[in-house]
Amino acid sequence: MEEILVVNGLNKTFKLSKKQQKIDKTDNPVKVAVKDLSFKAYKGEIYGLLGPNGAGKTTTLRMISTLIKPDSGDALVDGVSINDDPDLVRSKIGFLTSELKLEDFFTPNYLYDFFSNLHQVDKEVAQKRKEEVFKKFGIDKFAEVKVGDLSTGMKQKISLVISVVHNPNIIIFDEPTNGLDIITAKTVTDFLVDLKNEGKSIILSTHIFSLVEKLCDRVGIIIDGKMVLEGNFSEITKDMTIEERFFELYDKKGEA
Ligand SMILES: Nc1ncnc2c1ncn2[C@@H]1O[C@H](COP(=O)(O)OP(=O)(O)OP(=O)(O)O)[C@@H](O)[C@H]1O
Repeated sequence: MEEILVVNGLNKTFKLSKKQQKIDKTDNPVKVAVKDLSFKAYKGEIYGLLGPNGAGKTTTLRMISTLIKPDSGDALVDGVSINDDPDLVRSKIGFLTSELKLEDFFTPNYLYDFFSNLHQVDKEVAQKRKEEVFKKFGIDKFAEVKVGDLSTGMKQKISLVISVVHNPNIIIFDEPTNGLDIITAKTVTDFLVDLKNEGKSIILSTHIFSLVEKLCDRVGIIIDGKMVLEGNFSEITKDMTIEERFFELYDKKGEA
């Protein structure tokens, strides 16, 4: 199996403002979000980063995507270090979160072209891809309608196709179905499976057990910024469900 992502001892601590300390009900001026985190994901697989709210999933994915810098540690994305060549890493990955907001004023057509341009995709290639994916997702009928006038489902479809305008080999999804209705959530999971079938590698963060069960080949369980268990889904769930395994680990943390 070929490694597509190798995460090696990532650390990230945030300084908390007085206001944040009050919200978090803590006197501690720093928050360790990710602690010495390592894992590997392989080509053509869906890797699930499973953990509760605040576990450090988003921080981890943002470091891998080069949106924020780690305090220490490194990750190799398709062999390229996030520290040494963040630009090249960015060209290799697509990033999608359910929080991605499209500007209401623009049309799908404009947005697709804008992001293709940003990623320096050849114009003819971009046009051909746009026609294909717009047709596939039924965006073609709304290509010239302002995003603000479209349904939530259609907006999500547009976000999905835009996240992969540059045809990346590795796609990172941060809680992709959070806050979505069941129909739109299915559009997202179908999209994930489609990408996998095309041979793409996917890293997915979630706190939803059924999503991991349905989609993931490998799983990393992350609690309080630390990787507490990692492996093939079938190995991890040999004698219990993923939910049972998670709570077994979570309850142990309480005893520690
Ligand atoms: N910019 C920041 N400044 C201060 N604290 C932060 C910042 N970003 C994240 N944190 C804190 O770091 C911890 C990990 O957050 P993170 O968003 O990575 O967790 P998560 O597993 O993605 O959870 P969620 O699903 O709630 O986003 C949390 O306690 C969070 O409050």
